[in-house]
Amino acid sequence: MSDSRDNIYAEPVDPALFRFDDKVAEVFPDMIKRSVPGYTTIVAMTGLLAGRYASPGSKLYDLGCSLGASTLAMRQNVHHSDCEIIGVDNSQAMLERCRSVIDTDSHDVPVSLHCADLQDVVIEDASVVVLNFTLQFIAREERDAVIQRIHDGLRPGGIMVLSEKVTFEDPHLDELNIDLHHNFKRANGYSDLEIAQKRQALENYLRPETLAEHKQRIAGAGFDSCDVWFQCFNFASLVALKQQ
Ligand SMILES: C[S@@+](CC[C@H](N)C(=O)[O-])C[C@H]1O[C@@H](n2cnc3c(N)ncnc32)[C@H](O)[C@@H]1O
Ligand SMILES: O=C(O)C(=O)C[C@]1(C(=O)O)C=C[C@@H](O)C=C1
Repeated sequence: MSDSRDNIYAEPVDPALFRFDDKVAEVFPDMIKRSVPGYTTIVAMTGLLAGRYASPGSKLYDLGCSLGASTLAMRQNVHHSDCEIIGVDNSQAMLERCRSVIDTDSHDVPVSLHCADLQDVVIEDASVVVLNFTLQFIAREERDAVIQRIHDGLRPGGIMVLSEKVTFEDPHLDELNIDLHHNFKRANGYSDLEIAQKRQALENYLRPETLAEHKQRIAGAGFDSCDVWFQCFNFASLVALKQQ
């Protein structure tokens, strides 16, 4: 996997909209590790959750798979070789690199990669569906339908893992967590200019919601149980269960 350093916003740039293009794909492992507190833990625990919930002969989906970090974590932890892991991403730049990452991994479980909008992908006979930092980029009015299709495509006993940047109803807590996130980025070597320019570029693309909004949508889709299993500042991961 590429370990190029993310310098995309180091110099003044046009406040262009953030895109998962070639430039971002090139530096993505460094960018996401230095930008998302808890990312490494979330990916590793996604693998453990997948290992626990994968049922024989089922499908596991990684929606918005980028370079395949969560796909690989699942593959390393699933021990039914008749399962299939399906990675989906609508960025050609990401998916091409993801393919070469998966090709160099020698675990057994078959992986198929699809360059597609996750909203067009049929979800069926699934035991695990992962959305790690992806739903936040889908238009809000389309999120209910995405979560509903995931619920309906899961086998009873299956799980969804949903990791997101979140916002807080309480304005003081919102400000505090945004500030702490920026401190985290600064501690990881990003300058104030990089932080400000990236924030502006993400403004109308990454639209976070509160944990209450996520939980309400998940319950509304019919999931029986749901809660946060990890949170650091304004980044959280939820697990949702569909009962047997
Ligand atoms: C922050 S990255 C996800 C990181 C990845 N899940 C991981 O754990 O390393 C978000 C990804 O979602 C993809 N994406 C955004 N909207 C999408 C959509 N509608 N359909 C499929 N992929 C999408 C982007 O191309 C990008 O690669
Ligand atoms: O919120 C930010 O500042 C981020 O950089 C977060 C985030 C994300 O959550 O996906 C945004 C874009 C990149 O994919 C990496 C990280």
